[in-house]
Amino acid sequence: MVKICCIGAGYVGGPTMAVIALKCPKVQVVVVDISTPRITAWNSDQLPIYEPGLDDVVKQCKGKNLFFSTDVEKHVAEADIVFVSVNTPTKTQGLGAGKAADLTYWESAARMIADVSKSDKIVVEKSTVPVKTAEAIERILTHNNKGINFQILSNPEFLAEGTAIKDLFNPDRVLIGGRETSGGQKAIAALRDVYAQWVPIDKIICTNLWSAELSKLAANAFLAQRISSVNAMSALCEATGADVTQVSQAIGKDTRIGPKFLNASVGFGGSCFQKDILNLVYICECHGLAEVANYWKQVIKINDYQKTRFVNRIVSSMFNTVSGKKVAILGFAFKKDTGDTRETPAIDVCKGLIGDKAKISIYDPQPMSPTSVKQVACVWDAYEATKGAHGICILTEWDEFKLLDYKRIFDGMEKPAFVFDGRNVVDAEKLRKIGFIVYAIGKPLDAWLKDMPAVA
Ligand SMILES: NC(=O)c1ccc[n+]([C@@H]2O[C@H](COP(=O)([O-])OP(=O)(O)OC[C@H]3O[C@@H](n4cnc5c(N)ncnc54)[C@H](O)[C@@H]3O)[C@@H](O)[C@H]2O)c1
Ligand SMILES: O=c1ccn([C@@H]2O[C@H](COP(=O)(O)OP(=O)(O)O[C@H]3O[C@H](CO)[C@@H](O)[C@H](O)[C@H]3O)[C@@H](O)[C@H]2O)c(=O)[nH]1
Repeated sequence: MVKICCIGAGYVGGPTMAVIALKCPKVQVVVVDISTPRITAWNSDQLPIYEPGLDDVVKQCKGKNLFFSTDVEKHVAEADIVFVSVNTPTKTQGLGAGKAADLTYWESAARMIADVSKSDKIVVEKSTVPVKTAEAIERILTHNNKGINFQILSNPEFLAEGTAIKDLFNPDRVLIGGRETSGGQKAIAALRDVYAQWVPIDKIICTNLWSAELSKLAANAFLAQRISSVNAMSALCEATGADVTQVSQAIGKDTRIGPKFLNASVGFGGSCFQKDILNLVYICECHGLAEVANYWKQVIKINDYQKTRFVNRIVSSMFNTVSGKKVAILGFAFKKDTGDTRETPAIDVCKGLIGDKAKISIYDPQPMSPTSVKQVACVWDAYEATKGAHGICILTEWDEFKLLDYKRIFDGMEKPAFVFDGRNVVDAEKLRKIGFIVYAIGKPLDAWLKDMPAVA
């Protein structure tokens, strides 16, 4: 029986391995992590991450051919294929701080693999890493040459949170990069056989290592660029009376542009886009490609501009101050159907409002950890969050926000009552009829907001 071990039981390692276990009953899959609470949670009925459909997949295979363990070394030593799916955050200190990927976790995993291995292994880069990382990993793996053959593959993950199971069941493509040697090609074939259990073969793309590594950064850069492009348009829409949803629809009908990923928003968030673009920028700079680096940097600048612009809209609409005013935040996760709040735009919006001395009351359908910030309260109900508030900010596009009783909410708020819709989820006209003053990203402006400063 082929044994797969995945180092890192996070948002990628957990769901990806659960799906491999489900689709490949003849493969034994063990997910290992240094975090005992994470592994304990995977082994309980309360999984450590919220992802639609995940519970069901895990239930079907846990204890059969899917296991979660903190015994990292044992399972790595026994595995034929080792996936490394550890976190690769942005470096916060030292060379490349604020841009380069921090490969500390990756390096320590690679050293451990080298130390405990007694048999040949395929080592798979699942984490998102800078292009050329495989070369460094190869050096680490072979530094204490014990005669073991390690083949490194790059197999970046393209799942999005909130739709991870759907994406894993039916991926647009699976990308496998390897060395162009016979050993490298054999390793590619072995991993292709795993995915081929459920992914049509024409969707499994095999490339060289560097193309696979770079394609992951490129894909995220292109996706984020679309959002910054439509968000840049949203500012112009507000200035001109155009409606960004109509503009998105109109341009998305062009098959060369396509309709997806054109939703204007308060800005993109999540653990990947900003980190991966910064990483790309750093790599470009290291190769002396300043113009290319600046081009991609602009995607992040527009994203920051969009968040600041949103906060400025709120403050300027509410008589240029939110000091002492209660502002309700509906949605804190970086997108719907996830409990993940990493790099969520809501953090920057809240910081901006707190900077102007607002009192914040947050409701998100997913449980939130309590906060120690004095001006911030996390509550369990949208009606509680909005009671006595001067304004409401909708920052995550949770479906339930469309169904709230806004008349009831309006009645419980201070007047004038404002709604700032950062996701275009509510029916602005309906809310205006109730009496709200509504600001919606990229939409024709309420009379109240006209002639007020719009820019960051
Ligand atoms: N989150 C996503 O949607 C997503 C999608 C595609 C790719 N990625 C990439 O995948 C990688 C993992 O992301 P994530 O969101 O799953 O991260 P995560 O933080 O949720 O999980 C990483 C896990 O690795 C563990 N870990 C770190 N060092 C370890 C070690 N030496 N031994 C054992 N365990 C160790 C951590 O304890 C943690 O549980 C990142 O490179 C990320 O960029 C993420
Ligand atoms: O039209 C859109 C689409 C998305 N977003 C925002 O963009 C962010 C990222 O969304 P999404 O890409 O759906 O979620 P992620 O889980 O961050 O997934 C991205 O990042 C992953 C990690 O690398 C990749 O694997 C995925 O392919 C890539 O979509 C979120 O804040 C969204 O609200 C918008 O504002 N407008």
